[in-house]
Amino acid sequence: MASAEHLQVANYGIGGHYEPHFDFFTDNCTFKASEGNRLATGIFYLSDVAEGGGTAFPYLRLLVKPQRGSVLFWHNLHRSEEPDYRTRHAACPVLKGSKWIGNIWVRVRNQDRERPCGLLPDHEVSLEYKHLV
Ligand SMILES: O=C(O)CCC(=O)C(=O)O
Ligand SMILES: [Fe+2]
Repeated sequence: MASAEHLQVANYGIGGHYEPHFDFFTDNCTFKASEGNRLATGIFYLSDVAEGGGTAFPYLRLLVKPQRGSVLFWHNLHRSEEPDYRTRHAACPVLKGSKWIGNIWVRVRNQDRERPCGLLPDHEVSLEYKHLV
């Protein structure tokens, strides 16, 4: 895929977790203009997890349980390329077993045909979540 970061494989043992965060960069200096910000995230669940280890989206009240062979995909940015603050997420602690994932982050550049930019501002809908952190 043009303009995606390399697949990153991660393993969480018992208690392994990832604190709530956004995948997009909030400072323009942390990414190259030629690549753009992190448009989308794909998490490939490479294992089942006996207990715990879900991916939680607190603002969306959503908990996705790892299921081997499934992929979770979402857009981190609005069509205007403004951050979508509703995408804050975390990896819940693994309580039993082990969790394997593969992550890809798709960058904005070269995705124009997959997800055309918007002509109008569309980010107001997520602004109320920006200051909740
Ligand atoms: O392990 C998960 O469920 C989430 C991982 C994650 O959010 C990340 O690597 O950015
Ligand atoms: Fe993340």
